[in-house]
Amino acid sequence: MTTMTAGTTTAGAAGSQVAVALESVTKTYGPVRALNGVSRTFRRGTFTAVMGPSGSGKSTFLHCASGLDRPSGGVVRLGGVDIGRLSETKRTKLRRERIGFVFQAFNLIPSMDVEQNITLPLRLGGAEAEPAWLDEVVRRVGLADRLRHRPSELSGGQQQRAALARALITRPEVVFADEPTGALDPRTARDMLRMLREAADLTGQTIVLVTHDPVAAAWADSVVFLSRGRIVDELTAPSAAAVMDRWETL
Ligand SMILES: Nc1ncnc2c1ncn2[C@@H]1O[C@H](COP(=O)(O)OP(=O)(O)OP(=O)(O)O)[C@@H](O)[C@H]1O
Repeated sequence: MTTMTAGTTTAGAAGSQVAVALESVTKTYGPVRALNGVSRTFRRGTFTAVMGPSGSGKSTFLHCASGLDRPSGGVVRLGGVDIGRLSETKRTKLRRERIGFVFQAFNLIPSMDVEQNITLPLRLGGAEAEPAWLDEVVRRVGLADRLRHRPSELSGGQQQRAALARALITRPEVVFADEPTGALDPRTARDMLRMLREAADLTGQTIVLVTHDPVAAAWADSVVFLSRGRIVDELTAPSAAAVMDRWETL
């Protein structure tokens, strides 16, 4: 169990149902205002999709919400911890222990086999995988017979499954996924989305998925729409058709 000593803890955060909170977050790059006053909370065990046109601020949003980057203004809290107040070292530690990431480019280490890739985040923190949990994660992503393979010996879908297992192995509170299905065929993409859905439903992870795909977004509990660095709308229990309709008018 991680003990947080730095940052500001909101009253009652320990038992809070909120996994991530953004309060009036801005991010500027020189004259460009990539995020312009974004406020949103993400409750534990929910699955949220983030959509918006190219350049609307989705990646910036994900980077700020996950602690990969610091906002220029406003507050981001992860599990009650104000990450803007953490040193770079503490922010890195918090990310490693409490956040999982899945990217479109799977980012596996080519020289390591699947099991070594999956357990890497634990080993970086000086811990070992609990065998029963490793078995459970590997079973969930369907890679039990591929543990000794290198990434180059796997299909794209299998590589993304390994990346998801690596994200889940630390039992993170939040998984941030940036276009994780962008390089997958529709059936493999559906499997990946089902696994993200299961992570929310079975083990209470909070999922934040950045996507351009209305079908992917329809797996989420809600869809947040970004435009020009602001949240401009939200759909609950979205259908792909409803997402598409809203998307076309952004
Ligand atoms: N490191 C950076 N330096 C300067 N400008 C940046 C930087 N990162 C993002 N921006 C700008 O911030 C705005 C939002 O970019 P961001 O990448 O967050 O959008 P996005 O919605 O993820 O786009 P896409 O769908 O094309 O990936 C854009 O105008 C972009 O040019």
